[in-house]
Amino acid sequence: MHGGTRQPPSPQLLLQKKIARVTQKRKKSSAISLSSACFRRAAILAGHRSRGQVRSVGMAANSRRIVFVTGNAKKLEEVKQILGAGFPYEVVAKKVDLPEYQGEPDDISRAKAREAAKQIQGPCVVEDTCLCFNALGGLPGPYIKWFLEKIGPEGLHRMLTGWEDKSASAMCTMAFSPGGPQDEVLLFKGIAPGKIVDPRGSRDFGWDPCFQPDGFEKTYGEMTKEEKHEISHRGRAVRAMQEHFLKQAEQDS
Ligand SMILES: O=c1[nH]c(=O)c2ncn([C@@H]3O[C@H](COP(=O)(O)OP(=O)(O)OP(=O)(O)O)[C@@H](O)[C@H]3O)c2[nH]1
Ligand SMILES: [Mg+2]
Repeated sequence: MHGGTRQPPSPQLLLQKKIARVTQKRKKSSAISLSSACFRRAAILAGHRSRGQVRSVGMAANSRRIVFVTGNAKKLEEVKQILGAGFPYEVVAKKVDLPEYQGEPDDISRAKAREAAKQIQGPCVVEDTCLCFNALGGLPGPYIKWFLEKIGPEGLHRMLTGWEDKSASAMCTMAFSPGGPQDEVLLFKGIAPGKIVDPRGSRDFGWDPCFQPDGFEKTYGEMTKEEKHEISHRGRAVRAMQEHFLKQAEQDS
């Protein structure tokens, strides 16, 4: 705190408090009874109780699981870091090479979640990431994977040669499918505005070195993981999803 003024608690702090509350409640009650159809399925997802089974996952009896379907190890690592140790669900990864759909980001995320649920035969979460250049009407957007693969971060920066507008936004959509082909897919989105710059910093993850978020002099590639997660597209989307699951867990405990 500076100059004696009282700052409101940060969203992260409020979320941590909620996690602590829900975890505490969970300790007191060993069963969850979820009311809505969607969250009966979420119980299956979270409790891993498909087809009447209760499978031990080598954790406390009241631990719950969330299946995250992705072929990208870096995404998984970041999602786990953002959720943190206090999240009352264990995140279990299923590595599936899902189709790269075309179209609007929301439709792509829904289709991806439904396909993942079909493949793993149960509820799951998927994630789709877009990098949208404003000068190019939002492209590459959901097709960033192919652009990155073919031309790398330098090429992405060079794509905007001749355009004065270097602004861009990174967008992450987390999509939860309760499991059934007709079930509504829930979307949780996070957007980080920024600009495309000559690559700087770590080459550890995709286009991180050429994306500089607004309000910072560093690229994602130059930030620590904590700095990135605090403001990143993925940090925002995962925290929105986390809030949702925590609210459900709180209501049902
Ligand atoms: O520098 C980065 N910082 C990030 O925070 C980030 N998040 C995603 N990406 C990359 O952008 C494309 C998205 O495509 P994408 O959503 O289809 O992912 P994917 O196919 O790798 O995995 P998945 O679809 O199996 O989950 C892929 O090339 C990812 O590697 C990132 N690069
Ligand atoms: Mg993909």
